[in-house]
Amino acid sequence: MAVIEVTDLRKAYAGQTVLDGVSFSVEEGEIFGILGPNGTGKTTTVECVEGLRRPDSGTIRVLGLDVGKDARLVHEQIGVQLQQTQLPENLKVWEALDLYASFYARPRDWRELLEEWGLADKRNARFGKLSGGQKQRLFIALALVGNPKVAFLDELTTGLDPQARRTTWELIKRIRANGVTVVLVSHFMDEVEELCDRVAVLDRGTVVALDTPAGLVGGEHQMRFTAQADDLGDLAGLPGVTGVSRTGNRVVVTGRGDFATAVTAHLARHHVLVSDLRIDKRTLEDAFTALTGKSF
Ligand SMILES: Nc1ncnc2c1ncn2[C@@H]1O[C@H](COP(=O)(O)OP(=O)(O)OP(=O)(O)O)[C@@H](O)[C@H]1O
Repeated sequence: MAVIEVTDLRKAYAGQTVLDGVSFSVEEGEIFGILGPNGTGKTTTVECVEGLRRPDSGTIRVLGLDVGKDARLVHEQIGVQLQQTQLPENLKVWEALDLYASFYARPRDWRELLEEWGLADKRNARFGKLSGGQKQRLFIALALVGNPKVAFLDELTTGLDPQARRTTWELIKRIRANGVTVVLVSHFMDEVEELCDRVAVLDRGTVVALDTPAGLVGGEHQMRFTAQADDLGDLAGLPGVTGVSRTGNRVVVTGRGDFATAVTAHLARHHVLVSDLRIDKRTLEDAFTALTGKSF
């Protein structure tokens, strides 16, 4: 079942188009990623879905409700991660949770959340005194205090060290394991690859690709080597090979599946000596660059 259905979302700021027909749907229980270069409309998209901004046109349904018409009912059932700057430095951890719990009709017991997210001993600490990782855990706890069916996490691990990022990834997996659908806006390829079931790649206000991380990467890889022979035989005709190019002695063969084994066996049969052999696997970053013309 789709918990979010976005159809042909359009929005302009002062005549400048930011969203130019964005459509996607998110299935129940998924971790759904939204990936894209800076300023491409990720936050605008997510905030329209959350009902915090109004699109110029298009429809958004969350849990079967029209966000434009039933914003209140939608807010009751979603959890939105706050940005750093939205909490006063001197607010205590328990006060923040108590305050946010009061916004919801059926909140979770925030004392449980403190335990679950490893903040029990920070209960009386002021927000400004928490470490980066502790702040992130508090943001997650605040996003979950309303007992939501869908949680929106925007750039959750920006600014964290590698260890804290990995810990946060485990926490995000735990949110999903508890039955909450997660929409994750991220800049990090490794994060998206590790966590997301499907990813929408946004570029200049449209979805340029929507697939699993493995599907986006595609099955195509490159084999590079130096060949000391003019005639390499029919490499292009081998199973799995999709392209062959040669510059002097340097040869690049592109292919899918186990094409490298076929190429190596073929070269051995033709007594071609090769050196400097390398096989490059395409990464999500390569796929992203190919789709958007931009690198991270
Ligand atoms: N309230 C606003 N008024 C005018 N322009 C805005 C407003 N909010 C966003 N923009 C512009 O719309 C474009 C998309 O912004 P948005 O924050 O949605 O992108 P993003 O993909 O989330 O970017 P980033 O990755 O940098 O956070 C940007 O050019 C931004 O400057």
